[in-house]
Amino acid sequence: MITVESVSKQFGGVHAVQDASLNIAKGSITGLIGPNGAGKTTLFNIIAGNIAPTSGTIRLDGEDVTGLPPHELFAKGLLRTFQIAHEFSTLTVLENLMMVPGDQAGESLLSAWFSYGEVRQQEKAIRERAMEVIDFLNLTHLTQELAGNLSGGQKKLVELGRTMMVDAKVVLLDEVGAGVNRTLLNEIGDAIVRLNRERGYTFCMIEHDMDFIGRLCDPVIVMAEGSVLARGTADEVRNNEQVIEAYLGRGLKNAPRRKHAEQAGEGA
Ligand SMILES: Nc1ncnc2c1ncn2[C@@H]1O[C@H](COP(=O)(O)OP(=O)(O)OP(=O)(O)O)[C@@H](O)[C@H]1O
Repeated sequence: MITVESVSKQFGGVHAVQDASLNIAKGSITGLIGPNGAGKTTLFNIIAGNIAPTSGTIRLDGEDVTGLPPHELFAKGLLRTFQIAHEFSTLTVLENLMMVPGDQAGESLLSAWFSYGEVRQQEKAIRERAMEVIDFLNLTHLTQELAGNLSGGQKKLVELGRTMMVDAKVVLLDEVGAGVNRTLLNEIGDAIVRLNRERGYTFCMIEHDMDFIGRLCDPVIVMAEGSVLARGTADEVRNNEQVIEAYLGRGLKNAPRRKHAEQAGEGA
């Protein structure tokens, strides 16, 4: 589905990504892990069209999409969840979802003038879709809540919901586990698995929480120092000597960021 071929990215003298090649298979929930500074975010930014690689190619279903801007990738069904923008925090959950589709007839003054009925019809369809998404994510009780009042984990669910407002094929998830308590993290995990199984979504997620990774992801790809170090099941990479070494000999179990996520979860 997504193929990363020999991608490199340099920032001045820093080789953030070095000759990385990997494959995100259709229908998979692929985990991307690695120690801090391994190049995961940079690679995500390249795949999502936020930055261009210094060299290498990104393919989506065989098509070369290297350097395409995010909105063009969005139109092709490749989405990345981002934190809800500040200005959206004063909108309700329902409104946040309804804002997503970009081709609403109501956006064009002319079409609004000439086909009021069509606009009404389209808004009704979008509202129904948003309500269906809210129901899918078990957020019905928060439909009219302002996004700014949601907890971190609830916001992540709404972000996931926003990808469901368009026909996403592949969704890149950036540390959904960070700062989210266990209960909500399980709910987010359930939603991801259901989207994968029931709606055919492919996911690629950067994550530091190994329990979350172990529960959801197969395969898991490990990056270190800008390159792909290993690929396998969560158990395989957890027991891979090179991977353990890359985490400074402390092993994945004790990877520093996982500890932070757990502490944040316990405190929430
Ligand atoms: N815009 C930038 N300018 C200069 N150096 C950068 C830039 N972005 C990233 N880097 C460097 O590239 C390397 C890889 O960073 P990146 O954020 O991709 O790693 P990461 O695996 O996502 O780390 P983390 O898990 O800590 O988020 C780091 O050494 C980082 O300092």
